[in-house]
Amino acid sequence: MLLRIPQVLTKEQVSHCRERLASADWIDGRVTAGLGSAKVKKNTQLPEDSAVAVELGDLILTALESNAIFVSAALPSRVFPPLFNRYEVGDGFGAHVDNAIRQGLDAEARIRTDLSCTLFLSAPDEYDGGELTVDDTYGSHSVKLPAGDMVLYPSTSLHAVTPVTRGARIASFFWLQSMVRDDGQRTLLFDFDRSIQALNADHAGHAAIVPLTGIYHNLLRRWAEL
Ligand SMILES: O=C(O)CCC(=O)C(=O)O
Ligand SMILES: [Fe+2]
Repeated sequence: MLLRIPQVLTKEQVSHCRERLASADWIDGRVTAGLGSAKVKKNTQLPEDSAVAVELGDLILTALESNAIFVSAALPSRVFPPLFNRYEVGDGFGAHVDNAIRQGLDAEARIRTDLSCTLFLSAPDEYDGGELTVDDTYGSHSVKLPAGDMVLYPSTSLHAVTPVTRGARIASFFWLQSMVRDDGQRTLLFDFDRSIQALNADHAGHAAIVPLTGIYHNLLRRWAEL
């Protein structure tokens, strides 16, 4: 499932991130690329251990912890510390699939990448190009979102960032291991949860809500790995 999550960060939080990122030290983005994707990657990133990346990464993770759509869709088990990238004119990232396993700086911080996330920190009118394209069985989807919005897509997907032709595209990107590794099962649980929420909003106290919630949890119990 490819999911857009609006307003993960407020306008004020986006401005704060942009200010902190403007004075940070950026390095060649190939540091986090696998051998194959390094050949098609051209951008800059903050080093993983940069104080600014750690501070802003915490801000993003805190916002996500209380984001009901994110929690329901991702069912996060372990989240890789958010990274930050910048694509200037001529930069882009050709088609690739993300590495299956990500090793963080901490020896124990190793995750299986089930979901990939991009949180846009530049507004769409600040740059041309720079679309994130994600392929699935229904074709190729082009994603360019308002600053503060995030897209979530299965890490199994072939994806790319088209070359930037004007301005600069700044984003945070990261991966997570989900309690439910299978995208089909996770998508069913998300649709189920959203439907129960919608029923509850329109018909609070409806007799079907308790059994439906029970079925949701019993499916989660079947499929979750902690
Ligand atoms: O910048 C993006 O939106 C995606 C970055 C990406 O695909 C990666 O770093 O693997
Ligand atoms: Fe990627």
